[in-house]
Amino acid sequence: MPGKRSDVISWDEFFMRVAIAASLRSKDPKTQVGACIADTNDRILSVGYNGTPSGLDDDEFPWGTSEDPLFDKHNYVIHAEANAILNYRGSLKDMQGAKVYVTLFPCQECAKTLVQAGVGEVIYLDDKYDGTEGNRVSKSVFDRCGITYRQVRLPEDALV
Ligand SMILES: O=c1ccn([C@H]2C[C@H](O)[C@@H](COP(=O)(O)O)O2)c(=O)[nH]1
Ligand SMILES: [Zn+2]
Repeated sequence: MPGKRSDVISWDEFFMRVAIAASLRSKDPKTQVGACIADTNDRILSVGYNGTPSGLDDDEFPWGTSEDPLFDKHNYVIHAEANAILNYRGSLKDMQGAKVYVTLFPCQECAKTLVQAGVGEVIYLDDKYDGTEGNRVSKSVFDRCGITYRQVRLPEDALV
């Protein structure tokens, strides 16, 4: 009888690959973000990516930044983490203590939202805004609320 495969990918790698796959759906030309929420039993609850609200035609969308707030993407885009929470069709009770895999460290608004949804841990890939004011606030929110966060590194072939 053949033995089982032992060189399978870890849960961290699996969930982060799912988050990366979600990010590939993003139409943002500069920063594509994916999120995957897994419960304490390592079951995927939801995924999301940064995109426009339903009903807003993303072909007509101003995907850049502008002095005019009406033409700045930041004022319209729903963040990957928020979409992952909003996409979930079950009870928020299931999210208590869940792990959130994100391809980019969460912004301060997402940090607060994730805390309020009850997640227990944030695992991130990239932290390109490390040290900025918003990023420091995000980390302060997690620290003060007892949410742990750690960076995961994937093999080169998992990255796009
Ligand atoms: O927590 C976050 C932070 C950012 N995003 C999205 C929102 C935007 O579409 C991009 C950021 O664009 P920049 O041009 O790099 O400022 O990332 C997110 O989904 N989640
Ligand atoms: Zn955000």
